[in-house]
Amino acid sequence: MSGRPAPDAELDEALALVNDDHDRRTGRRTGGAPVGGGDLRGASAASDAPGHDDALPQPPSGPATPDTPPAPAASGSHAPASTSQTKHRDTTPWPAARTVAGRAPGNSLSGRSAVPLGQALGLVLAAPLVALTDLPSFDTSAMDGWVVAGPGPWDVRADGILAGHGQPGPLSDGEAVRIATGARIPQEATAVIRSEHGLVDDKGRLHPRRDVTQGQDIRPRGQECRSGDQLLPRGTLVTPVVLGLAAAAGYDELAVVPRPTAEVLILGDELLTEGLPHEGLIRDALGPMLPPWLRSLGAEVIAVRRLGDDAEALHQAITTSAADLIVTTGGTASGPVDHVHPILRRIGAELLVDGVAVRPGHPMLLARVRPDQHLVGLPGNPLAAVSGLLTLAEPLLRTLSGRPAPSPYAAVLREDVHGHPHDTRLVPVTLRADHAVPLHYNGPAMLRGIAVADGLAVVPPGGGRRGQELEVLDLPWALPEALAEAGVEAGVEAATEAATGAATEAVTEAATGPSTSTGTGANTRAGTNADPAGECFT
Ligand SMILES: Nc1nc2c(c(=O)[nH]1)N[C@H]1C(S)=C(S)[C@@H](COP(=O)(O)OP(=O)(O)OC[C@H]3O[C@@H](n4cnc5c(N)ncnc54)[C@H](O)[C@@H]3O)O[C@H]1N2
Ligand code: MOO
Repeated sequence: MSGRPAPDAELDEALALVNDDHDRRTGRRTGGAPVGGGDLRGASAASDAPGHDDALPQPPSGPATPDTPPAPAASGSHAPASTSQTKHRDTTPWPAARTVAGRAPGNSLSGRSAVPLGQALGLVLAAPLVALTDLPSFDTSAMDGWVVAGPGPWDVRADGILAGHGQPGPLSDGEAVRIATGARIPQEATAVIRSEHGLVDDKGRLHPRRDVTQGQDIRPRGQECRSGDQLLPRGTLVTPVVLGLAAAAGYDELAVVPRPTAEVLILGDELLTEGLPHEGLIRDALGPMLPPWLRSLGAEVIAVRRLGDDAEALHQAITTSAADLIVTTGGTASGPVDHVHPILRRIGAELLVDGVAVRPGHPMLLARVRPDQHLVGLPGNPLAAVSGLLTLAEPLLRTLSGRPAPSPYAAVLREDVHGHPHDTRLVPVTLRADHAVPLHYNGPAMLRGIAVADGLAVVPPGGGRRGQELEVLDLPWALPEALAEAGVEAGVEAATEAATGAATEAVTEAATGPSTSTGTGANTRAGTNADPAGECFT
């Protein structure tokens, strides 16, 4: 696991760059006083000393790539401690960022709209589901056979009773009549004899083949519920089963929390929507990825706009948007055409989260544009954007759509995973027999690892050890209906099938490498990345 000098110097250098930018943006400088308070801050001050985290798992050796922090020019070239400390004061710890995002919209269960059953799938009940009828709504036969009155043998009547008909005439003691499952039970009936448990003799008399008990195979009216009983509480996710239950209980429409609306603003002059990258232009990876992902998080995507690096267009788009959530991509840092912060300042938006202590994706932000409108600024690097989506957009949309928080789940690491000294890392993992196997190609600009991942492991500052349990964030398509709900087209479904079937092993193998203990062989041979494990964070 070791083999490379402690990366503190490199990280400090990278963090110093971040701090300089952040300070310019916010106009803030602390002048070098240690920043006390939270755990991370305390830890970061201590961990800035070179060599402090010798005990941490280290990235494997390998030449730096654009995704690795730059090597320092000399050991004395560290940024002053003050800037490093400022950085840790300004960013929000990852768990806190999720909490802030989840609380930002307030209580959304108060909003409701009535939608036809067919449109309610995936939404959340805004009111309890109360039975509008008894279930069953009449005494009904549970089996095909005969319905009888009194003790046998019985005289079998010539007629029969089918499901879907009105109340049949009453039976007299000693009478039997053929009955179908779901048909109404006549008055005075005492039991149903299943076809296979009765024998009709040549005189037309029915004899039971086994003991008959009073009321057998009759479902009494109200057995499941009485009209007015609460079947499901407010806040229940409408699954296909809930649709079935609601229909059975008499509903044509359901009161649901309306789907929050989202608008996606793709920033960047360098982005192409088709063809091969050329002359410094690259394909937009987020335009195709975000809308279905947002849908699977419960949003209705009302627009996707490509704005280039045009500040005025961004201003116009934000100030005229009717969406509950605006999602921007790129432009969160402080480059010459990174317009998100300046525009938010200009319109007086309230920055709720301005940078998160998470890798990748630390420049992500959350702003309140209006009391009922929020903006999530996703960094442009694609995996960093995923990190922002799961850290900020997911909890916000969960609250807006009234969905319950998923129960957190943990998996045991099958091998060590590198950590950042101060920040949480989100690392794509695949799950193998309840073990989380970290995937390679997890650099901030890479989607190759997460494309075959089952989830993102939440790696605490300092890293994770083999055998350690880590929280794993689910990817929404772990649930097939979430994909359907997201309006996935046939081609994508086919691709998903391919990735979940036998082919997955091969694909996943390509991302984990043949030997996950060292993980260097496959990638190096493939010549795809100078940093063999893609284990990099900037
Ligand atoms: N001086 C600093 N520079 C950077 C910092 C920093 O803290 N200080 N942070 C780096 C990190 S980390 C990230 S992440 C990015 C965030 O930058 P932006 O949000 O401003 O994003 P851009 O600069 O617009 O793009 C970054 C990168 O991603 C590519 N990109 C953008 N949009 C897309 C898209 N839709 N599909 C595919 N790729 C996209 C873009 O071409 C850039 O290569 O900033 C670092 N810099
Ligand atoms: O968000 Mo950046 O490294 O954190 O890609």
